[in-house]
Amino acid sequence: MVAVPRVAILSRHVELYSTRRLLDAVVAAGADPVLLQPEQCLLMLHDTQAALYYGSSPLAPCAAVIPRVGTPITNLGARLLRYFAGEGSCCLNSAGALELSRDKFASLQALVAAGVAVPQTAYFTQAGQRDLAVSSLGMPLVQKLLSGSQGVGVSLADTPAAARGMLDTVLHLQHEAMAQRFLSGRQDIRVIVLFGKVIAAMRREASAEDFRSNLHCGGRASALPDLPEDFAVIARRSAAALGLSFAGVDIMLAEDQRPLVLEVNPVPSLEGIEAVTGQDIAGTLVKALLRQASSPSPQLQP
Ligand SMILES: Nc1ncnc2c1ncn2[C@@H]1O[C@H](COP(=O)(O)OP(=O)(O)OP(=O)(O)O)[C@@H](O)[C@H]1O
Repeated sequence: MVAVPRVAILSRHVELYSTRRLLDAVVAAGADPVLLQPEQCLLMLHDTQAALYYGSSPLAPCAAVIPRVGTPITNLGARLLRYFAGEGSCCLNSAGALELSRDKFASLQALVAAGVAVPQTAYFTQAGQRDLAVSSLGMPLVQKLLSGSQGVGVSLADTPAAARGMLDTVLHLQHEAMAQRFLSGRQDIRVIVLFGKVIAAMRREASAEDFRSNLHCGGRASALPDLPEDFAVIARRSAAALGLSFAGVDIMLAEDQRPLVLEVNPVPSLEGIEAVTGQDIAGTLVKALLRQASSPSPQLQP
């Protein structure tokens, strides 16, 4: 009898759209879904052995793992992924790739190193560097917290005085600050990359009330069935630069119409993209992951 592969989904809430879709897709693929709420896990190291207890019982081996961990629990998610990788599970995204892509500045550094163009962005830790950042980036200026998602922690300053005040506050609270040149397009393109292939894309447009095009900030999305090839190349290269097998790559146009990568999301929501494209992204993802898990040399990353 062939054993049914167990697929773990790391997610805080079963009722989240993407989590539900993935659980259903695992069942539809003939595998056995296991929902693991990260905060219910206990990791134990002893001599050269590692163990994971879920509730009070040791967890049975899983063939594959799908991380759906939010920004506040990136560290916990990465530690769990390191455990699973050590056990030989095929993880959709690795611990290192998750950590790198959740750091908004380090991830841009990795993109630049891979030859992917990004918006002009400043990172600094002292108020003494603030004025050079503000005068270099011009007005308006976008301030971003180093970690955040769904547009939270991304704000706009219209005047140098507002920018200085905002950056001083961030430096005081976070001991580091990141600021970016404002791109006036009001639209961005989200490209979904899975195992090195573009599988879906959508255009997101900011509402009249906000400069952010995130759907959580009132942005409107539409399908983009004919993604230009240069955008597809950039999206694939961006996912590869961060070591992500599954990624949502956000691209905006510069004033001179060059595509620039804003960020690469390691846990992109399936809700908006499935709604506007009508595609079964969850099913495609689970089938590809199970193929990867059963291949003779599953992709195991540090
Ligand atoms: N430099 C910029 N110029 C103009 N708009 C920007 C800029 N940076 C971000 N935005 C807008 O703000 C939105 C949120 O920014 P960003 O993607 O960096 O934040 P996030 O919180 O990580 O979002 P996500 O949940 O999509 O990962 C973008 O989708 C875009 O609409």
